[in-house]
Amino acid sequence: KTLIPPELQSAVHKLIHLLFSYFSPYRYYEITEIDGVNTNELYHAVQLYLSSSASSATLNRLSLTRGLNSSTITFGLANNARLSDVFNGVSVVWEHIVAPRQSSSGRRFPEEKRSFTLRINRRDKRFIINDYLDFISRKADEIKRNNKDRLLYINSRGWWESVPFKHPSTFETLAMDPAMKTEIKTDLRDFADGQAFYKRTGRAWKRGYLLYGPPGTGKSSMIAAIANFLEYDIYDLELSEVKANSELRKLLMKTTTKSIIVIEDIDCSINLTNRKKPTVSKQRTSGSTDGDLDFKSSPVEPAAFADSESNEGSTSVTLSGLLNFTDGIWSCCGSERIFVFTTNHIEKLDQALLRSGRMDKHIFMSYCSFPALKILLKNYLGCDADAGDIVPEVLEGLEAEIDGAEMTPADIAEVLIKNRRDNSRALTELLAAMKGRSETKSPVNLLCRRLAAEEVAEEKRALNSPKEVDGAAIGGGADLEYTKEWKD
Ligand SMILES: Nc1ncnc2c1ncn2[C@@H]1O[C@H](COP(=O)(O)OP(=O)(O)OP(=O)(O)O)[C@@H](O)[C@H]1O
Ligand SMILES: [Mg+2]
Repeated sequence: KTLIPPELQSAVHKLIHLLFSYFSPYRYYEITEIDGVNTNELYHAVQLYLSSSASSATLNRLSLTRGLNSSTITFGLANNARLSDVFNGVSVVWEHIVAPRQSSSGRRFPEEKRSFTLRINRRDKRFIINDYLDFISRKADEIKRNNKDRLLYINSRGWWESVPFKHPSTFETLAMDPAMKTEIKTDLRDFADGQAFYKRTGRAWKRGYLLYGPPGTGKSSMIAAIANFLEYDIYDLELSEVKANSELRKLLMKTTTKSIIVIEDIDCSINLTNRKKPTVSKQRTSGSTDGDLDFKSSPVEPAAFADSESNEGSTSVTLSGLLNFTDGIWSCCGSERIFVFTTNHIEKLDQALLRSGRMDKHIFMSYCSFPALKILLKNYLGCDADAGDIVPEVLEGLEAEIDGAEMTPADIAEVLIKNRRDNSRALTELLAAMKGRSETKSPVNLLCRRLAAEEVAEEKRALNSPKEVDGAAIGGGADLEYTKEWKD
């Protein structure tokens, strides 16, 4: 029987352990999956990072995971598996430890306690630890982006919900002037590679695009093409779902970097003529200014003002809130973001939205031009006009008619899809359609077409108009005002 009391035993153990760790050439870091009650981002970053090297390593035991809706499989370290890594010439060893969790810790946690242990040579530790962990986080972000299919987020009740984004539109399939296309692509590339530039110039790393033009000219397709080109996620912001400026701000804060934030049909999503809620507007008129408001410029200000007043108590996003959304000091709490607004009626937008520096690039998506038509013919019919796939007379006919016909790429696509089994018929029908359009360009017909287009816009506005509350539509008066202005 041993005569040493248990207290002394444990003290001796501790001492030995201390001495051992003091003289040990290594330093150990433990990264647990759950830190207190929160999940530890670093654990997941390490897991992803190691999974990218683990797949190539000669480990004989790996764990495999596949995310929901994801097409990729991730390799991970199994229990007690070890992996060595080299960073800046320093070797380190990772170990994955899975231990059963004591039952007392509650049901909120996983059954197992998982952690990574990083072993670094004592003398190397201070040279690398921060850089190494930074590197791992960045690498993990990169892997996440490559692994997952990109996402399309939609806001609903103050949250973003995501679905995999699979829109096939690319700059190759987009029918538009090639020079303009190149310009936009260069602009986007410069933006994505521009970290140093934005830092040097003290600008927030974001860019605004305003796409405008008639319906069916490819504005939405362009957004998808941008997302596919830069491999960014898309946040499609439905303004009528947002109840207040503060909610808008929260939504923005929850967006990730490398993303495109889209507001479609900005002219009808919201009553943008009153820039502040009435209470604040009053303050403004009594002398307070915040620099960027040109309240007077708003053409329907008095009515909008009165309207908002009648709806006091109900909240909705104001133009000022929206401008802060894109420009505010917190709009850069995440970087590398592109804001895209679309509209069919640029002339209806408030000057404040258009002033330089706000939307960096205004892109006019117009009726189909001849160069754009050639792209459509190639995509839909497989005919390369420049390689002589099309009879010269037909091609010349198309060239002569296209500008006068004022057809949108969507109009043309429709004719081509309908006849896609028979190229020559498609071309003849297209030519006929163009001629028909040109001939019907008498003033009466033009008026009819304009009215039809306005009807579409009207429908959009109706769809987008703020929700009914207690039987009265928020901003209903403003809508009336809008209609009046529209008819003028
Ligand atoms: N420039 C284009 N290049 C290729 N396809 C186009 C183009 N414009 C329109 N289309 C086709 O027409 C359809 C409608 O286009 P899209 O939704 O992009 O138009 P839009 O400009 O966003 O219209 P709206 O103003 O009504 O939102 C798409 O399915 C697309 O395939
Ligand atoms: Mg659209």
